[in-house]
Amino acid sequence: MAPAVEVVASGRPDILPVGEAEAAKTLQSIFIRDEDERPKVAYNNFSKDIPIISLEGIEGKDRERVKEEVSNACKEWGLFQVVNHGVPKELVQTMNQLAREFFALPAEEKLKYDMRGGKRGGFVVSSHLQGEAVLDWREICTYFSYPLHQRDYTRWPEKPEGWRDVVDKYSGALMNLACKLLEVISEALGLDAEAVTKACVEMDQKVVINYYPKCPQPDMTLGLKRHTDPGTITILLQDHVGGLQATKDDGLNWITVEPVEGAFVVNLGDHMHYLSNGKFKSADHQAVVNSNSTRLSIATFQNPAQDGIVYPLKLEEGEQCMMEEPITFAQMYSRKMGRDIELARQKKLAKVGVEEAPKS
Ligand SMILES: O=C(O)CCC(=O)C(=O)O
Ligand SMILES: [Fe+2]
Repeated sequence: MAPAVEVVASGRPDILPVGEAEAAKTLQSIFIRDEDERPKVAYNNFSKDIPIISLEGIEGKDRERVKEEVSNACKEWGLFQVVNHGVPKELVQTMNQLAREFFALPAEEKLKYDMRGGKRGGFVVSSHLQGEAVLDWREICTYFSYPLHQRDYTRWPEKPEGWRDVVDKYSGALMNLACKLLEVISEALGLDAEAVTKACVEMDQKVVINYYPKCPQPDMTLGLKRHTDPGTITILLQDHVGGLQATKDDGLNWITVEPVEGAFVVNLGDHMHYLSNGKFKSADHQAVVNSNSTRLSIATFQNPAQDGIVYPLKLEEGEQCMMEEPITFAQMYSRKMGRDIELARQKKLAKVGVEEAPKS
């Protein structure tokens, strides 16, 4: 089974869909973040800190170079960009184009694929974690694309025309790219090329298209709140607008990842962090929004099977293990969600406490 969907639709009648809320001049309070969570850096203040790695020659003479660059980026950020990755430009362009057309469809059409109630794939407005007080400023469309035998095409939107076929091709191309990257990442850890893919048992893939409408007060909210991805790696296609931000010092400093034409952003998730015994980081990131343009990003999550074992793949002599015992990915995931829900609950409680406290 694929991992449970980490978001559930709010289903609250008092919350406007983001698309409609966009027209308002001020934000509904449900989108307003606490001050410590709000964006600290502008969506278009681009940084060049994230390495851009060319995959040209990865199967031959350049393998050592790629390995070295990937290794450095994984240690420092858990994040890098790749160019010359072999995914056809036309496929990427069509994917972007049709994704935009999907989000421009009338709400009734998109809601034919409403994901509420735990459905495996489809459309969600203002997704949020169970129990969470504040919503993300985004709409999403999710495809559970691998393993193939679990694909359910009834959850794949039919419109716009040709969309299903393009998502099918895109997910296949990204699966190939992911495997190529996981081989290099394995070697960068001093392991056999297949070690990480083997640890995933049967590779699971989920394609999530994030659509961030223009926002009337972008400084007070987030498109997607700060998080690390749970899985092995995520391959992100972002448009030219900008909004992906990362921190490598636990939120002290943030940078906005520069959109690079034709590139994919690759970020490591928690699974990879554990497999490497903490040598490689899982990227700490968030998405910010803006009042000038809508933004589209397509995140392809490569995850292990639910029963895949999460445990460091190699320990050097005398090296301390970061985990007490091996657990399955399903366990890792539910512990993570449990922690997030508990944090959200505490935050909500603290907020209510402050609001209800008598004024002195
Ligand atoms: O939209 C972005 O740039 C980030 C998306 C992301 O982090 C996610 O979908 O997990
Ligand atoms: Fe993410």
